[in-house]
Amino acid sequence: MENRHGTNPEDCKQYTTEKLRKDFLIESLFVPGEIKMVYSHYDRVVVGGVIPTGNAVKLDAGDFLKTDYFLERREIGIVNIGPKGKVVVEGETYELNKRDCLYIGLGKKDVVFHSEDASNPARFYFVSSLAHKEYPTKVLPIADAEPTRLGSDAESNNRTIYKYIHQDGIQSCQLMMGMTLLEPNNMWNTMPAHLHDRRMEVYLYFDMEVDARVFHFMGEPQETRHLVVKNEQAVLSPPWSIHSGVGTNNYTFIWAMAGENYTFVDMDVVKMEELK
Ligand SMILES: O=C(O)C(=O)C[C@H](O)C(=O)CO
Ligand SMILES: [Zn+2]
Repeated sequence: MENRHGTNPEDCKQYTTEKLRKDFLIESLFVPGEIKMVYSHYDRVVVGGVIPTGNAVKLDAGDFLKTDYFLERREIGIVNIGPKGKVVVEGETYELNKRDCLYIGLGKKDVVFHSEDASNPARFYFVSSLAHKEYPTKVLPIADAEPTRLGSDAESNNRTIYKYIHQDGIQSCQLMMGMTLLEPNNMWNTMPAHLHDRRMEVYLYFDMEVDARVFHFMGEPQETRHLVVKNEQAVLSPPWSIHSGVGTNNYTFIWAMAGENYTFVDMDVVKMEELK
């Protein structure tokens, strides 16, 4: 488990590209046969990736959390971004095709990731936040998720948002999670930009070609910076930061939030004249 502390927005104004990337970009989450995790001190979110090859892989943070098991004080949202796999939760099997989501609530002791075909393994992405009560473990296949279409040709941001874990979907304590797909020839996400100082957010960009890049915009609205992001890299977005991006091609991203409230639409839109 890698440990990432929080950053003061005043200090961030002085950051070099290297320091910005070190604090906010997660470059490598998907390693065959391993479970990789980053512990963020923003709302104590854990961001992870698993590729089970050959042997199944257990959800385990060693002694980092100082709890007896990973979900003792936590809940988790898992999305498979690769070929078919399954997650076994205390003996119960949940099959996940590409883009299906599984929520597991507080207190589940034994969580194990498997690929259906180890030579063409599943790629599980997950985000976990603190929990105070148990909500039921639930799968939401992408086919059953409600699509919301947003954007326009003129703004190059025609996109579909699928919300998995939220107020009117899979219930959780504080975790919200969903996925946004951009149509071909559409490159912009989340512009006009917004803030929600009440919640942190994590973005995982994926389904990108090797040479494709997303320029992810971050920072306070009057002090914007950018991160150049590759396929299957994640960005930690602090509560004080905008989170928006433009790609060299279209792309898909998974967003997840944790923090003060439980309302997807709680966003403070930044006026264009305020962006610098
Ligand atoms: O395409 C979008 O717009 C988004 O996906 C926005 C994110 O979901 C978000 O920032 C929610 O707070
Ligand atoms: Zn947001």
